[in-house]
Amino acid sequence: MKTTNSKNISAFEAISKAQYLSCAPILFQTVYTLRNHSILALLDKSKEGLSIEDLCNKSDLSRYALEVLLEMALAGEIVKLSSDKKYMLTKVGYFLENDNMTRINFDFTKHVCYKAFDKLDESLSSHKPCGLSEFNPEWETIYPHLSELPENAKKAWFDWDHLYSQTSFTPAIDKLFELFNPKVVYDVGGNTGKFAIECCNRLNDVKVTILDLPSQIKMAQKNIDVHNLSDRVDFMAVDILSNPVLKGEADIWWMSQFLDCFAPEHVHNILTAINKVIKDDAHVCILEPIADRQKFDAAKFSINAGSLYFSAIANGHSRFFTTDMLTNLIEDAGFTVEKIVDNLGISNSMFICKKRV
Ligand SMILES: C[S@@+](CC[C@H](N)C(=O)[O-])C[C@H]1O[C@@H](n2cnc3c(N)ncnc32)[C@H](O)[C@@H]1O
Repeated sequence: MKTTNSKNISAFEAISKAQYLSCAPILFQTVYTLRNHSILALLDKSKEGLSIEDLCNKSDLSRYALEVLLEMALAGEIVKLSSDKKYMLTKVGYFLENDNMTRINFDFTKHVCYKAFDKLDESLSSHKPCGLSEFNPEWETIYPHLSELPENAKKAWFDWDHLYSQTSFTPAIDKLFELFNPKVVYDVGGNTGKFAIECCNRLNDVKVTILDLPSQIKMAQKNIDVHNLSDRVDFMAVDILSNPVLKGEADIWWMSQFLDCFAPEHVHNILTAINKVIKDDAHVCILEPIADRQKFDAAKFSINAGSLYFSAIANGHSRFFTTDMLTNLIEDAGFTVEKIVDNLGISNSMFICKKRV
């Protein structure tokens, strides 16, 4: 029987992998602790490697702590040991310390997800983001409270969000210019205004309206002021789920990593509401990381993990889409997908959609 994930490995490799996974959270915390105490950084800087004595002298950790951490990191192939007993980073250790994307994913897992994922099962059974109670038991979804997250979780959340969307903004905006040369853009779920700023910087005569929850609009307004773009960027503080009255002047309705925040019935309502007011010649452009459109297995793995963040923490019912899911939702709301542009930034695809007339 062929399956979608049919790498033919031996039983020995399989049990080793299963065993590795059973201790993976402990290895994760080991790496975090080594990184947090600058041990990975010290090893990264040292050409010859460092002995346990060297590390005792240079770090704030006890010999006992260093021994247990480094022995685990050795078994986990994060560090290696030379014949003269000096520790060095492996290639995996090097990327854990130096690769920006890895660090952002790592910190998102550590500061936003780690404790909360203990409530994954409960979240999926109750259709509620039970893990969010790690931050505040009163919160129903994460979105209105992004600005209230503890500092390390807030930084990790925004770094994660921005890394994936922002790397796509420049090529996506260039594509929008090439295809449509828009004059009016609505950025639905515009967050802190990063897309609006990039859009105004790249397209001379475009005007952008950011639609988002009131708490986000406050942050966006500050950012837009700092960039002296108040004459080109407008704001609409709105809960999109409350059937707001939408204007229909946009040439482009831009939604980046926005629809993945909602359950399918809400996505349907949002797109249907837009369909009622959109101009016939305007386009809806939806930017999303789609697991089945990725070039690399590691990207697919991260996106599927990201889906479970929505389950346990964000809202309890949304996810990253597959191509079929998103296409069906778009078509059911009265649009046609004209084109899908892949490989924008790190992992995004842009679905360019037009109202079916
Ligand atoms: C994952 S972020 C994406 C932000 C940005 N578009 C990007 O690509 O980086 C989702 C955004 O949707 C906004 N949002 C979530 N629920 C919303 C709602 N009910 N009404 C309006 N905006 C909402 C959040 O405040 C947040 O700014």
